[in-house]
Amino acid sequence: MPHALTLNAGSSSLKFALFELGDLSGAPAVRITGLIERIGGSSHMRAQRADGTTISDAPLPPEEAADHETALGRALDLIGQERPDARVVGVGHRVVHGGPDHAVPIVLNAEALEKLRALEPLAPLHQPHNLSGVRAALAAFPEAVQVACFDTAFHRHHPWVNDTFALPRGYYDKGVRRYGFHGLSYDYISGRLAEIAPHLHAGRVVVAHLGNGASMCGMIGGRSIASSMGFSALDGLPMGTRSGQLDPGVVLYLMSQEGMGADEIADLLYKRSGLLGLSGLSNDMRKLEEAGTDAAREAIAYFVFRVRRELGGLAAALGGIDALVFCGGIGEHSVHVRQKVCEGMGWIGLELDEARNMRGETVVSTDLSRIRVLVIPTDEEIVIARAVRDMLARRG
Ligand SMILES: Nc1ncnc2c1ncn2[C@@H]1O[C@H](COP(=O)(O)OP(=O)(O)O)[C@@H](O)[C@H]1O
Ligand SMILES: CC(=O)OP(=O)(O)O
Ligand SMILES: [Mg+2]
Repeated sequence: MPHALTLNAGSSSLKFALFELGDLSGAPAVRITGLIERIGGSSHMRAQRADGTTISDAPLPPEEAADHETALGRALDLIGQERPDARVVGVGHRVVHGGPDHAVPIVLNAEALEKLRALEPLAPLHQPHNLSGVRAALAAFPEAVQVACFDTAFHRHHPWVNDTFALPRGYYDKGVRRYGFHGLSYDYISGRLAEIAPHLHAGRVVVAHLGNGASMCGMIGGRSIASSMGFSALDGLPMGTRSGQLDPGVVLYLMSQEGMGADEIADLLYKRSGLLGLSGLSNDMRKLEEAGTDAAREAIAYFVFRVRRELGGLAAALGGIDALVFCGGIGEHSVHVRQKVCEGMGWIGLELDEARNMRGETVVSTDLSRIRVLVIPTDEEIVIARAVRDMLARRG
């Protein structure tokens, strides 16, 4: 039976999923989803079947998840045991950075892989791991088609004013642009909105993807107009460990006054800032909500403040707003963050229904709210699986 494997490699995690592809004419059917966390540390593997039953939920011995390659090997063992009949004909990869050229998924070969390697410095928490996943999958499935699905692709058609920085023109030509990320998630949400609320999909929508990485995107008619992330996955909202928007003068200060080099600054901005840096406690929103210390409360308050600012900015960029969608781990699960983001937004026509918010219903705004507020669980994996199916169907 033909199957697609999807891989989404983060800095210390590997998400994987197995989909049955059938005759390539219908929707890929998910069979297994899994996550290996804390690769290189005290690793843990969780995997479940489509019906929600657990296949595995246990620590991994260090030698089985020392790096992404061994972690993938462990995931493949699990898949082989659970689905011995699965023939993997395609592997789909979330690749965070596609640069200026890629607005659609591509088939990976050695040359394409080399070009994507050049983009590693632009997304150091993701791109090197995404590409090591590709190399591991090429070795494990040499016959399968390998498809790269780019986080940047969804934004490639946003208007020039959102694509550029006010630097001398030559930098734009070199690729110093505002790319935008989380495109697989936005693509999924756009498609889901078209199914469940076509009138909203056709209108002006702000999507808040609030996970460990966080960004927001303004869409009209389901297409990206502007987003909070820019040249790298550092810009915009504060994140688990990333600073989000920062005056570039701070970077100059760190270099000239603190004597910090590029690697030290990258480490500070990517790994030691955001919720972790502000709280001094954790990058994890759930832990901060539970901790209730002053510093944890302030970290959450800053996160919420920046989401609200971005919401106002994107609404202005869209010329108004018809719907706000929350997704990502925080957006889907934090009743508190949703409530704080929406508090006192009556002036813009947004009113949250507290009981619906508490229950986490799909629509969490009141019936009288002019702006609909929705919670839609995102699914980057199905977007990748569809891309693999379409690529296979085209190749015949
Ligand atoms: N019930 C919850 N309440 C508050 N925050 C939550 C809850 N569940 C998950 N989160 C937060 O979601 C974030 C992880 O989001 P997720 O989208 O899963 O991350 P990733 O970007 O790694 O895929 C973490 O900060 C986590 O604490
Ligand atoms: C681009 C990005 O921030 O991704 P993630 O949410 O997986 O960290
Ligand atoms: Mg994420």
